[in-house]
Amino acid sequence: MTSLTLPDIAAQTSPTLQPLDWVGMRGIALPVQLGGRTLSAWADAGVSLDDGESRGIHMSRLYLALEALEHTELTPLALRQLLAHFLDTHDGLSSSAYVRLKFDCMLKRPALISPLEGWKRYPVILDARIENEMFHVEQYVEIPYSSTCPCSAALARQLIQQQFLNDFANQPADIQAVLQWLGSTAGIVATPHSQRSQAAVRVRLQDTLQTLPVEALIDAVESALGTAVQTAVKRADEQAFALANGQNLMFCEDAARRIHHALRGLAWCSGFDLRVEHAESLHAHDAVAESRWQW
Ligand SMILES: Nc1nc2c(ncn2[C@@H]2O[C@H](COP(=O)(O)OP(=O)(O)OP(=O)(O)O)[C@@H](O)[C@H]2O)c(=O)[nH]1
Repeated sequence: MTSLTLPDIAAQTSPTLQPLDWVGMRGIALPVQLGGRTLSAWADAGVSLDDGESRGIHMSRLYLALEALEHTELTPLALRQLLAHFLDTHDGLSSSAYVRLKFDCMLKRPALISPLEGWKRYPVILDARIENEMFHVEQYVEIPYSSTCPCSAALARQLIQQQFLNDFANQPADIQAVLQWLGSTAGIVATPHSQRSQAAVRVRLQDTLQTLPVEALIDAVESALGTAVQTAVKRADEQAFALANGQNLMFCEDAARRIHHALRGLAWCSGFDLRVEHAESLHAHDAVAESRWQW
């Protein structure tokens, strides 16, 4: 067999002297390790092409470097080492390196009262980059929750008061009669509207962090809101959920402020960009609020 030299187009000189900001691959299937579990991730990997004379980068070198994440726990340090490897294998071509990992974090969550539990799925995106020799890592999570409109609750209470006046106008309001009335449909003649809502939170992590605080971020947001959506639910859990909603009436502005204050209290968070969306049942459109800090 004749031995052939394979043409290497990437090594050719580019006909136009034009550096590029990002060159790489999107949507690479990659198993990653987080919290001792293997997760199915999608990776985007790229570098800058600073040398405008070079035709292309070396895609295979980025692809093969990603293999390191298959067997190592996903940490800020592991991401930093991966990006350093991207740059080492593109010496003279690139000064910036990027990786984005998308995966779902599955957490088993207990019921509010009964001894039951079930899984919740939280979409996560990790963005890490080395630019100007500085390493940055950001963690994005989507968190569903329930929100009950405080205005609607006040309007419903007013209607309940009016109904009470109508029903008890001609009789003394003895405690047994009132108790019975409260347990009837007349006692809740109007109900406030509530909706499934979503918080999308992107935090910049301190780059010295030893572990990725995915669960810690989710816990902080859910605890600030007080109305996380549930998994396995018996009637006792549903009643506790109704109480939690009644005690945490929220406009989208309230939800955004609650999360803002919770994130400000996280020592490992050096900046954030958050967005809440209430998929209104009053309207066919959503109510949305955003807040940022050091972003
Ligand atoms: N740069 C670049 N490569 C591409 C693109 N699409 C496909 N490839 C292919 O990606 C493959 C891997 O590129 P390299 O990493 O440079 O491969 P290689 O030259 O065999 O590897 P090295 O010896 O490490 O440079 C090549 O066969 C390219 O043709 C593209 O849009 N840009």
